[in-house]
Amino acid sequence: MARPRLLVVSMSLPVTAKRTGEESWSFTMSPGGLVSALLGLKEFETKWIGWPGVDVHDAIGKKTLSITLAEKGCIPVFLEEVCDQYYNGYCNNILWPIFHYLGTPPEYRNDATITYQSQYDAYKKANQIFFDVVKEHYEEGDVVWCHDYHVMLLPQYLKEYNSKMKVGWFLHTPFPSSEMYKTLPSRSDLLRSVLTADLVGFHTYDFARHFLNACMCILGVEATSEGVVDHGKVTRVAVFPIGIEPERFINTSELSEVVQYMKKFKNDFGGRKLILGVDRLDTIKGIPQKYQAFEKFLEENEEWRGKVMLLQIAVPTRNGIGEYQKIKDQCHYHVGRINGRFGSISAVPIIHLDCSIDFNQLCALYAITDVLLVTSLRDGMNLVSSEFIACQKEEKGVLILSEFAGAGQSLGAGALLVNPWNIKEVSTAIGEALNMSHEEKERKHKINFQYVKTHSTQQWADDFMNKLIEITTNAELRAGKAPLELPEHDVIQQYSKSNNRLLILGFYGTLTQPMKNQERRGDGMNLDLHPQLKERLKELCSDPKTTVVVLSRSEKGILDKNFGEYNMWLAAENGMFLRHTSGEWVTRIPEHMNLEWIDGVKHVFKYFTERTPGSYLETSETSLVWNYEYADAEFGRAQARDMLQHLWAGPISNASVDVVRGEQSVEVHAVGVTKGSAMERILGEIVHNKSMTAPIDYVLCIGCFLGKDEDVYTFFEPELTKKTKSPPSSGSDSPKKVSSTIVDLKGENYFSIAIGQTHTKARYLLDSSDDVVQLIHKLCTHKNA
Ligand SMILES: O=P(O)(O)OC[C@H]1O[C@H](O[C@H]2O[C@H](CO)[C@@H](O)[C@H](O)[C@H]2O)[C@H](O)[C@@H](O)[C@@H]1O
Ligand SMILES: O=c1ccn([C@@H]2O[C@H](COP(=O)(O)OP(=O)(O)O)[C@@H](O)[C@H]2O)c(=O)[nH]1
Repeated sequence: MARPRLLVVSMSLPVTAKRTGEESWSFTMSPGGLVSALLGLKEFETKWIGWPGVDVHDAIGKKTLSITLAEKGCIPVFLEEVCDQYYNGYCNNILWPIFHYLGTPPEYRNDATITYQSQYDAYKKANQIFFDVVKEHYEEGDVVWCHDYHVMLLPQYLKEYNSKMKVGWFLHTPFPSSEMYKTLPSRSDLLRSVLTADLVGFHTYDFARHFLNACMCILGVEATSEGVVDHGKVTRVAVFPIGIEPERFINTSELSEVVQYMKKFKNDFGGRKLILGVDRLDTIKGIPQKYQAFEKFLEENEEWRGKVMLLQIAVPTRNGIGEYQKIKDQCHYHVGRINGRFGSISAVPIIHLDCSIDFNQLCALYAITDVLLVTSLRDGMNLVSSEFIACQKEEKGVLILSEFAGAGQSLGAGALLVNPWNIKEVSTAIGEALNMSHEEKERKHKINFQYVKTHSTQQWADDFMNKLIEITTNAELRAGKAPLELPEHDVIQQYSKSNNRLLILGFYGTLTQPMKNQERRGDGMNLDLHPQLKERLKELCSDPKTTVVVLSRSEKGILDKNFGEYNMWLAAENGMFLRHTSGEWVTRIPEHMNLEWIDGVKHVFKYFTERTPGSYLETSETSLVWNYEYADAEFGRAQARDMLQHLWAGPISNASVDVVRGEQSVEVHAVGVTKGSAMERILGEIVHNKSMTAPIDYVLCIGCFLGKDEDVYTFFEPELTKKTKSPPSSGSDSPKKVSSTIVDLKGENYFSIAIGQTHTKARYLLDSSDDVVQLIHKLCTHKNA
């Protein structure tokens, strides 16, 4: 299959431009891992859209720069006057520190001229400018891949413009815990926009989990293992750990020029062991902590003084931000102090360089390094670690890696993991690395080398793109099957023609009155049958050709109260309990289902119910629901957010449960309790009980279900269902073949209907339970027409 063209959008282009004349430009490679990684995308036809690293105000400059960049496959975005408040302000002085757990820097908290709002306005404007450029260059079928925190509003702008655009968003930094993220004033807007993308990617499971949690807590949407579900729309969230282009590093380190550099550097370093640091001079990289740990090491290991050195390449970055100037001063202070303390006339222990270095020299340094020291306080991934491993050949140096770098999860097995805040621990790790046996070094190197070689940037991009294409293609297929207006005439006609009908009806929202018609009761959900249904439902149930099942998450007592007098089947707690109204309840709870979590969850739910006026608790044997639809909406949402934190930290931390965030509810139930999964058992029971001989030749399934319960619609879907279903017989867990065909459904005698959902697996839609009332009336009236 032909690969679509890829439009990569990131704040920075891979090259930074410098004007050398009115119409001429020179370029250097932009710093940082995002650029290094994306340069490895060789297998896609790619156009890269981003800021060229320079302000250009005149038309001639813009034109000549655009032409020159076009030769490199790049399209410039001119940010002009918004650039400072956008890039230095909102992106790097607000989002960056929050995403890396540093909080917002103090000077911006009180500055009257540069406010949070002015910076957010600049952010919105800049995202709009990015959007304009994408719009201008977009061709149908292109995939737009948005990168990083600089363009979080872009997915929404793109989708609003053209909902068919294939849009992915990947975050290169950590996504922080929701406790940190929720301090951001524009937290909801950014999340909502990101959720309009088709696929959202992170480096690690932790970051993805934090994101899902933030969406649940802040937006009140449902999070599943697939992603985020909001009103039936699913945004896929997945983990794609980035890699490097290993061959580029392996091959470069074999070049004769690089081998010459290696010899030269070794000679320059006078036989001392080399500890290397390569970082942008960023507040998150923990360079001052690195120096303090090295100082401690020298302090405590006199025998190593003069025999080991630390070379730190501190690549300049974000010079327009005060915090970055401060960190530079801090580093210089430590270097001066430590060199003064432990240096000699012939050598100093630390060489700190405020510059970037040539790629060949970098590879030569990686190759001769004894210990790579990465002390990031937080880091999305940290590609330097992988680059070092790829270049190591003879020396088999040791990687000391911060546990707060994303790379810790991928390379931890072959590294010494440290907490960079613990100066003593890092100092001890330095000693361990320097004294490590050759065999141990070799063993560790082998593990990591294998990983780095097999997890390339190309693989990373392929994985992301394949997933995005798969998701968007499936969405297109589904769009062809978007739920339709109900063909009422067919529903009634097929009903009257059929001889063995099965009607599966939800309760809440399906057979109860619509919310808008109800009085706010204050004491909980109005779980009463719609008054206009009472007589007609009786009529429907008394028809021998019709079997009616009410399938609800409500508990037995509520179903008994409302439906005890009808001739029908009741499936309580999502099918965990089943009863024909003429008989007793039978439990369908699987024997080994663990329900030990119930009491702990109930305790937390009660606590919040008492403190949230208008909220109430629905308890049953296999699930608990806390509902706040009658509470103050804002407060209810905030309480739900806190409640989830309590639940995850305590009663459900190790339990096999699903947590479902409804629109105004939180439900906890045992894993796998869905209406669809219960259907097979229910069907088995009905068939057995009725001694059914003729196949079911009509199914009408109507519900106002949570996303996870929509599997009930696909259970009967004729295209998915084999003609002969073999439900288990009553009282037995093992499937038993029944001789006759149980269901005989084709497209025309199967009707699945969702109420009030826009994204659903059901075939048809109805607005509210008032429509259900009308429909049931008509079925009764025309049943023999
Ligand atoms: O463009 P700058 O403002 O100079 O910053 C450079 C890049 O820094 C960040 O890089 C991140 O991406 C790496 C690759 O995924 C990852 O390994 C690293 O941990 C991150 O810090 C930033 O996210 C990029 O947008 C910047 O271009
Ligand atoms: O003088 C240099 C030295 C290193 N790097 C590159 O900068 C990237 C740093 O990426 P990393 O993921 O470690 O951190 P980031 O800077 O993206 O936060 C690596 O690819 C390095 O090779 C660079 O651009 N200039």
